[in-house]
Amino acid sequence: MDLAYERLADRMHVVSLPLATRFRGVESREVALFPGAAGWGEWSPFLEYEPEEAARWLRAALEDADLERPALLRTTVPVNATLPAVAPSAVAGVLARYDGCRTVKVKVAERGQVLEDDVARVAEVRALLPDVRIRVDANGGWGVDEAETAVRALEHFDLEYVEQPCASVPELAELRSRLRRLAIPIAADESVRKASDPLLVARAGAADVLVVKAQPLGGVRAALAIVAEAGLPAVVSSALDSSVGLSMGAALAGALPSLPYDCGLGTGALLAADVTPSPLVPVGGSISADRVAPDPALLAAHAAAPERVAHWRERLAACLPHL
Ligand SMILES: O=C(O)CCC(=O)c1ccccc1C(=O)O
Ligand SMILES: [Mg+2]
Repeated sequence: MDLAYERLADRMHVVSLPLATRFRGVESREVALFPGAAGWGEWSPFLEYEPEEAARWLRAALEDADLERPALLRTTVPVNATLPAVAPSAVAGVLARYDGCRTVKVKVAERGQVLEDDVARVAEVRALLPDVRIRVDANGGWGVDEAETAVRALEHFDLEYVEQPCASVPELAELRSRLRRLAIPIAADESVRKASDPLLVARAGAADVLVVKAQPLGGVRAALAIVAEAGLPAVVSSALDSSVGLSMGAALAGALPSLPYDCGLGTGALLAADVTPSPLVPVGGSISADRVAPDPALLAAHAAAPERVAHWRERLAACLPHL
């Protein structure tokens, strides 16, 4: 892999993609794309991430651009609809963007909202789609007692699992033992992708399911190894990527020996623009696991402003020593 700064900076295309729905507090998504010997790779750590963390995302992008992907065991990947923490009146409009998804992931525990907001949002999904699977994602926003209260309030909507209800591994372990009687599984996300040891949560018996993302874990190969070693069922998810990054996630999902859950790779539907004229959005509830190449005209149309490109170049320079 060529890690010389100048050559990498010259290869890098930074685009800013508008979102159709506000998500994670932002209205657009900046991503950097690299062409390589095997295809295109996406580097899109969130803007607030420090170099050490963002460097793992860079390794994933360069590996995906420069190396052939592992063999696919499936050519399409079933995905969930992802519902941001919107008001009940906006739920139908967001869900209409996802074609044929049989699972909906509902964001809960949003800062500035209360449990009644979550209950109302989940109730609206259940009312609109009586037969879908519903999972919720709190992004670590609850304490153990709060999480137990919330899960008990949401339980009768029939939850597939609750993702990262609490921030820490000991809290997850405590909640898991309290929820065992309710038989609602716990999925770990941040406890995998932001942990110094992604296997700790599995070893601690603190989760039933692992959410794995190719970029934060340092690439498709690294993520496959983590899942193999953890010995837990895995759900591949996106970080609100462009279609190039989503296809890296689909490559991971396509190579996993077992894929018992729908994957969080339907988020292309939350973008109002993408880098390809045929975006990787769910069709009949699935996305393709093939590679995606950006369209030069769309790269140009959505090119980030010069000062933003300068920022990403500085970021690149700051991350290289951590590779
Ligand atoms: O898993 C999904 O359904 C979509 C991806 C998603 O929710 C997400 C997207 C960006 C940042 C964090 C998260 C998350 O899972 O917490
Ligand atoms: Mg999550």
